Amino acid sequence: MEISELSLDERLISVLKERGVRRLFPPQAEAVRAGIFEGRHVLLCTATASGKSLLAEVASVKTALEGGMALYAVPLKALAYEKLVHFSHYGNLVKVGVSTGDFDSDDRRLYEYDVVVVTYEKLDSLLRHRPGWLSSVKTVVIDEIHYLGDPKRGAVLESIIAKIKHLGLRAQFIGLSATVGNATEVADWLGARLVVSSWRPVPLREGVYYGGRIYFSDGSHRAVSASGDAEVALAVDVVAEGGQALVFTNSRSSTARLAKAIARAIAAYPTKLINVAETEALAEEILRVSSSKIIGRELAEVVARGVAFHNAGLELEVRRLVEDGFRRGVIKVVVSTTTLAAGVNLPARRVVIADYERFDPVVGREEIPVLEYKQMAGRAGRPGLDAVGEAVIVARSKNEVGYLMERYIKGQVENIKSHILLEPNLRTHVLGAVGGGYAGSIDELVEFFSNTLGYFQSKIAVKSAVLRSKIAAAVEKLAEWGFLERDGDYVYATELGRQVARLYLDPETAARYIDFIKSLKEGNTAAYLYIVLTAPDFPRVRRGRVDKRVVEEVLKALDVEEDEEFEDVVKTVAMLMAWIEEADEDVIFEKFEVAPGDLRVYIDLFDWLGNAAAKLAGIIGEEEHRRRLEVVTARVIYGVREELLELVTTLRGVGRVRARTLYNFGYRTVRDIARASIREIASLPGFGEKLAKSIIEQARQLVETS
Ligand SMILES: Nc1ncnc2c1ncn2[C@@H]1O[C@H](COP(=O)(O)OP(=O)(O)OP(=O)(O)O)[C@@H](O)[C@H]1O
Repeated sequence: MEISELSLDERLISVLKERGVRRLFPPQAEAVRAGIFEGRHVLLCTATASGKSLLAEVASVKTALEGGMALYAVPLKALAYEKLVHFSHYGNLVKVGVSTGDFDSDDRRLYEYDVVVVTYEKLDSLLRHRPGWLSSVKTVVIDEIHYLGDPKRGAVLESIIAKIKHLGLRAQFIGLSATVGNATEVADWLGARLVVSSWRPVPLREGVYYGGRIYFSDGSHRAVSASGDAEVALAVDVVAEGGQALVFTNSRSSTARLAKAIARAIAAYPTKLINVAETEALAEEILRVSSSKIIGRELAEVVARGVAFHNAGLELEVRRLVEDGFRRGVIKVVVSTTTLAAGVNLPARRVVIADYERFDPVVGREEIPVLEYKQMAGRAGRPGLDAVGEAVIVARSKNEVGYLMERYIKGQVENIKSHILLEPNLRTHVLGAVGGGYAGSIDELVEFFSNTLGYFQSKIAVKSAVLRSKIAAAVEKLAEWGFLERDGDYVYATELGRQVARLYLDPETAARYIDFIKSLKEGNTAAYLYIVLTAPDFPRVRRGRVDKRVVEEVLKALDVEEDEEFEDVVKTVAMLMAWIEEADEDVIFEKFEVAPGDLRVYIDLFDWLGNAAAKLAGIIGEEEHRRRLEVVTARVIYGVREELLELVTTLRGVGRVRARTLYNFGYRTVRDIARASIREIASLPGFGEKLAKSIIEQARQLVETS
């Protein structure tokens, strides 16, 4: 199907042509026939890089050009910003905004945008606030909708869909999914037309590697000429042929270890495989940007030889440099953890799956699901560069070859299973439904939840009765915590309950926060950190010994049992204490094994949960605790002592390091800076004339308007 045949606005067609899109890919043409441009609900279950996102973008822009609003939901904040970049191709045609944080807001200003990119949680939160502009929404795209099977986030997606159905919005759903076992069931539940296809822009060959050979599923095999460990040989072999490799492994430490081994092999290869001038320039750039010099040096060393590792410990800016370097062909091999398979769009000629098992702290060793294997394998083959993509799993013994072939290459992708009717998900979403005004009685709650996939999948004969009793139990627990009140069959949210729903808190976490705040004898920084960190959302620091001083401080303020959980939380408190006492990122990495990328996760979560705890303190009348929780939260966000808050929160271009320099040189307030000369500030370490000028201008403006 030619682009020009589509009944789309001319301006949209010319943008597509400019982007090099002339004909639709076969699955895209099928989606058009299914009515994706006529406002129909469509579930697209097609291969990686088959053009799902492009189609959903076009449908969103089309809606906008027709005067409606489109919401585009993605699973991660970082992806939301990436999406924004994609939408920038449509230039002046539409106004596109991103909304990912601050759950306690109905974001009225979003009305100004034609397309709003949101995270799942933000979208659910917006639906709880029910801003007036919701009625203008005509298209809702849910990217990576297979997250429906995720134990926690799946329930968020179900709840979003149940709310949209309940509101009776005349909005079209577009679900974009990786291949899943029960796509038909999911499409039936959504009431959507299903487009399933395994078509790929670059054909894929899948195989298992053992003893120097790749055994492909079509019965053919090929010898791998390079030597060394399996992953090293597979990577070097493809680079020597002018291709690139993406190696997936199961732990952060093995990403670095394997990257080093591959870098050594590339350097020792008889012919030159990389452009040293380019790799060294990129290595320098990485070293400059990296806030941990330890990690920066380790990465730069391999990048200089055309190899990189990529994992959640790297900060976003560094990850982007690696991804960009790989796309440009400067980096030949990236070794990544499996957790990044879904988020990173980095195609390579050969994808190597080094481990099909991983370690889970709860269940121990486990095999990765087929879905995850398929997502990694799907990255093989760069459109325009490779004639064929290859996905290779590494077998550790001869016996494994057949097993891996059956289990993964020929295996069925798992079904998506709902988790919304399980505690604590049900409690969270019952409160969300009542607090957001979607249900006011047990009957209405039953009706609301009968729109979920969980209900759709439960056994027909008993389902209503079972659902009712589960809901009643959830309501009872929420009433015990003071978030709901029951009057016969009617259910009301208390003021506190409404706030908990609006703050997007798990009710159990909120109840715990409230208990802690009420029982606080006298607040101190360690105790406030402890309270906020008890939320199960935070990863735990497990490294090192428990800091006695921190324990004393916490126990001075709170009555808590010193069990294993306590120890883990206290270690995490000690890590954040170091951060807000202005310890260097490298010190935090060495002492707690928390890398800059991990630190960012803590900071983002604290921004939400610390502020939420402060608001709860305010609602229950604990003003002093509210104020101090706010201060602690701001300190975590900026990584500073309290005395620097004025500078870091008001001046653009001033982070924790520069603020400390200014302070130590006697510029302690915005007023001090407003009085300074450009020359004085420019001469401080880490400042230049341009920055000094900007800071002084900002400071003067602030003083004038205060
Ligand atoms: N019809 C087309 N003609 C040419 N290029 C296209 C076409 N459709 C999409 N593309 C390009 O192909 C690439 C992959 O498309 P897209 O990201 O939409 O795929 P996807 O199925 O969403 O992939 P993923 O599963 O990784 O999210 C993009 O660079 C996109 O611009």
